[in-house]
Amino acid sequence: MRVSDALAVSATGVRKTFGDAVVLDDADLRVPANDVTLLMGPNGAGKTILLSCLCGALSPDDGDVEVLGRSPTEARTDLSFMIQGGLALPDLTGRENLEFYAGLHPRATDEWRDIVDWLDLDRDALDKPVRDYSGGMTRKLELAATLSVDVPLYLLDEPSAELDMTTIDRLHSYLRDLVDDGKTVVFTSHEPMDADIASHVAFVQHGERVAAGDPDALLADVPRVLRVDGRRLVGDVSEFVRDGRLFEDGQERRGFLQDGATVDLAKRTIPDDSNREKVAAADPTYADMFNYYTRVRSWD
Ligand SMILES: Nc1ncnc2c1ncn2[C@@H]1O[C@H](COP(=O)(O)OP(=O)(O)OP(=O)(O)O)[C@@H](O)[C@H]1O
Repeated sequence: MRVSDALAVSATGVRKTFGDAVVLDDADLRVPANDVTLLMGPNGAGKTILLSCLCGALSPDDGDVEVLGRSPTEARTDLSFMIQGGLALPDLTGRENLEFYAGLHPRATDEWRDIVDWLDLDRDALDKPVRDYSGGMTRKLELAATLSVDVPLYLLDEPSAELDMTTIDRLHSYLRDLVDDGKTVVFTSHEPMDADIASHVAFVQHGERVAAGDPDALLADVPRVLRVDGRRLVGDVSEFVRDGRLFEDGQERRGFLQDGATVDLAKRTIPDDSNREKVAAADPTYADMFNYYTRVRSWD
């Protein structure tokens, strides 16, 4: 993927409060132009609010936001924003929704007709009211509305949520094509496989950006993983992993080895031979990377 030195978005010291609740606190974000940037973080970390400040839907209480070299309001017609669950009008059919949105944005195209096919949204479904759609169908409709606008910058809030694996692959290939056409994409996700298409990942925690960079470089800094097969283990390995935490991942639990700890030392604390075999070392995955930067690594 091409990486450019120019910035499509620059946000510095952004603060956003709702009453006493501080949602963004001195948040910084740099989005390289002509690239895919992924924002990851736990529920409630402030990702949607940050995107909303970038697109001008919300005004920060403090800080500077520059989008395509201008204020978000000035750049409004040069970006397309998908807020999850916030676009589709339930009483209109899918087709009526798409025609409605195509009439709103000055740079809308009729490419939604191809995008609904590409995302495999059933043509018959287009003539049904959106209130009868599943979550995944609604997401496909919102993506078709957002991506059929021809702009330099796309801001997408959880585009892959509720999509099946095949559709996520198709979405990835669509986003790659956008970047090949010179566009910039910023999107949020909880889905580790989304890191595959990003050249830049930023982790958000408690309204602050806590780590950012090339996903492979971030992955290289994640400590080695201690993996436990199965959900039950008679014996305690928690003292060998950071914060004493093991994260469930399918049929296994995974934690990050403490400095100086080894899997062999952890095994020795387990009395039963067969249980010892359930403990092993593993290389970190993108799912581990998410847990490490948002739940384990201390930033004080
Ligand atoms: N209009 C609002 N008034 C008050 N608090 C709000 C408002 N909108 C969001 N919040 C709060 O801001 C915090 C951040 O919300 P946000 O939706 O940005 O999180 P998120 O990182 O996108 O989470 P998720 O991954 O669950 O979508 C949450 O604690 C939320 O309750």
